[in-house]
Amino acid sequence: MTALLRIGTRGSPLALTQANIVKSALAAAHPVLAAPDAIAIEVIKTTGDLVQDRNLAEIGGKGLFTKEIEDQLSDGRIDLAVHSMKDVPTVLPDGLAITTILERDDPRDALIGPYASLAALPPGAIVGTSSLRRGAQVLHARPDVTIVPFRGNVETRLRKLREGQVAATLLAAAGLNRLKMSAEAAAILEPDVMLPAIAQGAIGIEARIGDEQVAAFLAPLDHAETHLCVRAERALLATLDGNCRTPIGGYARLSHDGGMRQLTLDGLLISPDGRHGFRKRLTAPADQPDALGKAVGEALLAAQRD
Ligand SMILES: NCc1[nH]cc(CCC(=O)O)c1CC(=O)O
Repeated sequence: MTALLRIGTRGSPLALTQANIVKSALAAAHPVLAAPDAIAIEVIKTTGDLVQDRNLAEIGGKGLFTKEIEDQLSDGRIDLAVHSMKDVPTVLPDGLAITTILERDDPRDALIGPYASLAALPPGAIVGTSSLRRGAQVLHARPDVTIVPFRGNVETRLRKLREGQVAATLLAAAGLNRLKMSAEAAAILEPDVMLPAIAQGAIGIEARIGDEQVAAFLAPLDHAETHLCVRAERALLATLDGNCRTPIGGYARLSHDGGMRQLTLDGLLISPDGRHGFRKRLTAPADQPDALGKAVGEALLAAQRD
């Protein structure tokens, strides 16, 4: 039979795991999708997958991991796309939207290697990361270390670490958890030392605006609390995008203050050498994620100008 739903995804082990998480959730929510072959997973190569050798800084290369997938979604060759939300640009192609965000896994970064903290790294240690955000925050804590570019999927990076090319590296805890590799983490770094990337740990689903059948299938998968947090973080990113070329971090969480639900958003702008960092934390009612993200972004831009 032909599939009722076609899911588009990148082909990395992490991307495939995430697509299968969405497939299982859909099958659990809708008996019609539980039949074998009701859901097809289509692997799509993106520019980010093809260009493995160059250093793709986190702040550059917008849409590197999403464009080819979005083209197939717009064309109707797939019905939905599963993304790591931290790889999704703030501006989407006309006609497409992030309709659904799953419950967030651990948003923090993990330190990988034999050292259980940044403080425990040997003097002058070589740390591998191609993320300007991670590199800058490592240098902020440990100005003596050397940051070297480090790419490839999770398995490749772990192999390079075992071969001794670097003393340590950093990976998203969520990715390690999904790959059942959390035992590789020597430490999970708290947001006060390593503010996560915008939307780290959240899986998002992109669909065609107006595709009501797909929307109905996806509705039960949305996690409202995660969606609010990611929305605040992405509003922060949208405010800073284009206004600065500096590494960015952002992390929102929900809390209850009496009967009131509050969103607290931490934002970070930091120079790649780690020497000039600005942090801002603001709290707002939970129904104002966009205004909160914009306010934190504007406060960071003002601090950077002064
Ligand atoms: N840039 C690649 C990428 N995109 C999302 C994740 C982790 C999973 C997540 O954030 O949900 C990773 C790997 C990593 O940074 O370690």
